[in-house]
Amino acid sequence: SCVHPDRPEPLDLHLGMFLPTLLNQATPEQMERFFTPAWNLRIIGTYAQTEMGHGTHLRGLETTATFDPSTQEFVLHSPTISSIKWWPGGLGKTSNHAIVLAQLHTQGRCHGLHAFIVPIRDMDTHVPLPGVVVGDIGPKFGFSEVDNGFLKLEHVRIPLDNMLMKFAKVEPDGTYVKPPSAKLTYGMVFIRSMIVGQSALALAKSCTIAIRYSAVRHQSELRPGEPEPQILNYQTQQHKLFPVLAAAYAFTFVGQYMKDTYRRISGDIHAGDYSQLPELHALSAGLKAFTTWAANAAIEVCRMSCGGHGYSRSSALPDIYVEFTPTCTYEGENTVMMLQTASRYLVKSYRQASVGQRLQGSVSYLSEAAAQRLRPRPVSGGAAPLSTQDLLSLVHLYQRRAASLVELAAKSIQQELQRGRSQEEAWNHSSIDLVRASDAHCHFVVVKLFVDKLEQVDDAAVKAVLSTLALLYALKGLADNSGDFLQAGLLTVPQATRVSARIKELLEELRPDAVALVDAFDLNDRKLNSVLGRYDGNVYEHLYEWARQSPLNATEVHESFHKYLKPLRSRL
Ligand SMILES: CC/C=C\C/C=C\C/C=C\C/C=C\CC/C=C/C(=O)SCCNC(=O)CCNC(=O)[C@H](O)C(C)(C)COP(=O)(O)OP(=O)(O)OC[C@H]1O[C@@H](n2cnc3c(N)ncnc32)[C@H](O)[C@@H]1OP(=O)(O)O
Ligand SMILES: Cc1cc2nc3c(=O)[nH]c(=O)nc-3n(C[C@H](O)[C@H](O)[C@H](O)COP(=O)(O)OP(=O)(O)OC[C@H]3O[C@@H](n4cnc5c(N)ncnc54)[C@H](O)[C@@H]3O)c2cc1C
Repeated sequence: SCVHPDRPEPLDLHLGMFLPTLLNQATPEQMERFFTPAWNLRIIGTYAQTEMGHGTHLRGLETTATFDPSTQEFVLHSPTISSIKWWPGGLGKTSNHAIVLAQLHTQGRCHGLHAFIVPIRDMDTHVPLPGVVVGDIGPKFGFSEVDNGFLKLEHVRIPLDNMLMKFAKVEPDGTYVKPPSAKLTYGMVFIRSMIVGQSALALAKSCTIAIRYSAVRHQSELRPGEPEPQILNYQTQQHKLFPVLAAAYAFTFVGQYMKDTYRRISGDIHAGDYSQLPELHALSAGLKAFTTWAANAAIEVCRMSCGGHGYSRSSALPDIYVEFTPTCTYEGENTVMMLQTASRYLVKSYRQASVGQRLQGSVSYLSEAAAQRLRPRPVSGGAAPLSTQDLLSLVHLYQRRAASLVELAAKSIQQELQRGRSQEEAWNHSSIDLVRASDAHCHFVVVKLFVDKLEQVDDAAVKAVLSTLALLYALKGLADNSGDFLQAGLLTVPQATRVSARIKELLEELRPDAVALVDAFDLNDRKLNSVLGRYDGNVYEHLYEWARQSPLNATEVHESFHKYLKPLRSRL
């Protein structure tokens, strides 16, 4: 199709959120009525949760859905300017339905946020329905292919059966039936889990382009009188790109793990077992934030490592950045997600471990740390010996760093409380530490999953090069966050010096395999859409060809000469 396979599209929300939300929250009757026509694109939907005044604070959303038992309808209304739905993808001009998140009012009481299917345009004429004011929010940083829209509802009536009632219900007399768990209506866990894989893909594309280009670009002089070397031979270029390459592999494995975990736990939830939902929420929120922040920064490293041509859209790197960067904001703003993981999971788990509870899942290390705290500390108290070759010891180092930062955050809250601050103030005055704790927890999870994956690799040569990448990922993270490890007494200054030296050795070791490692992502030229990242490396001819195609070159003398320059000259 003319649409590029990876560009944002107006149907992303229909495919990525409208259909999955129906699958997760519709009754069988609603599936019949809505899913089938939506699957056939007769119904085109979006997910309208965010409002002009609120995106993060869901409990602050103002759109109301008031049940009218006399007509068996809900009345959907936008009571204020700030309650206008704002941002939903595909809302402006594409969708004819929206899943609207609104505060449910029935029998004079508010029962919080629930999901309602609201028709917004006529199915045949596509004209907005009565009471519906809808349109596009205007040009954005990117996503120009997507009509992110606004939606103002003026006492719009929908049938009782348009409330998604798989979990919560409203009876015909207006009685509200609670869901088995209030957390089931939050949603977003699916897409956050998927975004982890999107981070991996963005990294794989960016480092494929930058490393291939660095293999064909010759520049400057390494040894006097010799030909200009490949820029990939410069240590600084390797230091920029090989950690990104390692992260691309790391996040690929984490993305697979996140998808598998989502599938497993959502299966349990569908079977009525909600026990793992907190772990899934914490993991998806934290890893979504961790991987998107890391990938966002790494795409820019790749672009800048390609010099001027990296700034050309022919490289594809500007577009990759522009399309990826909103992942740090949407589906849960990253700082808020990191705080969720810390406050709703890590600190809670720390407190449970501190009273001897055996923890499971990704926080089981907090039980080990709690037991450690009860044992007499070794007199030396110094950092354990550091192996820059042994991956398992590095995993343990990351685990201890995470445990240390979770403890530091929990103790900060305790200290703030002892100073007489309220619970809320104590948490707010510890939120920098809470974000650091989440970041360290996610970093440990990523390193651990990378090393765990190696155990599944049978081919010795592949295992060897992946182990080198895992070492580089772990040691580079240790160097970048050496302050945490030093502060926690897990690293000494001489050891930090050894880490830097080892990183240089690993860059040299990876150099011969770098191009093969990006080729292994198997991203064809159409998917990459990059002149610099072409598989055949024939950059310059295609760069010139690409420029020649520029619309500005349609004529030798652009109309602007006659319209502006010539008249300007005559006035000077
Ligand atoms: C098929 C395609 C697949 C892949 C393609 C990928 C992409 C392409 C497709 C689509 C994507 C394209 C474009 C993106 C479009 C973007 C869409 C959006 O942005 S949708 C809007 C997103 N908005 C948010 O995420 C809002 C963020 N805010 C919140 O989630 C809440 O406000 C917050 C959790 C921060 C606070 O809520 P609050 O009610 O105050 O809860 P509290 O912190 O008190 O916690 C209460 C309780 O609930 C638990 N909990 C919170 N959230 C969840 C959850 N999501 N799931 C489960 N549980 C949750 C929390 O842990 C706590 O539990 P305890 O009481 O502690 O036990
Ligand atoms: C490209 C794009 C597509 C989108 N598509 C959709 C869509 O399809 N459907 C939809 O419903 N929404 C969509 N959104 C909206 C998106 O979900 C929200 O922008 C996002 O949830 C962040 O909320 P906000 O914009 O209100 O930012 P805010 O929450 O106002 O964030 C602003 C700042 O406040 C900080 N902050 C907020 N709360 C806290 C807190 N409790 N503690 C500490 N700091 C805090 C944040 O960290 C951030 O630095 C989209 C947004 C974008 C950019």
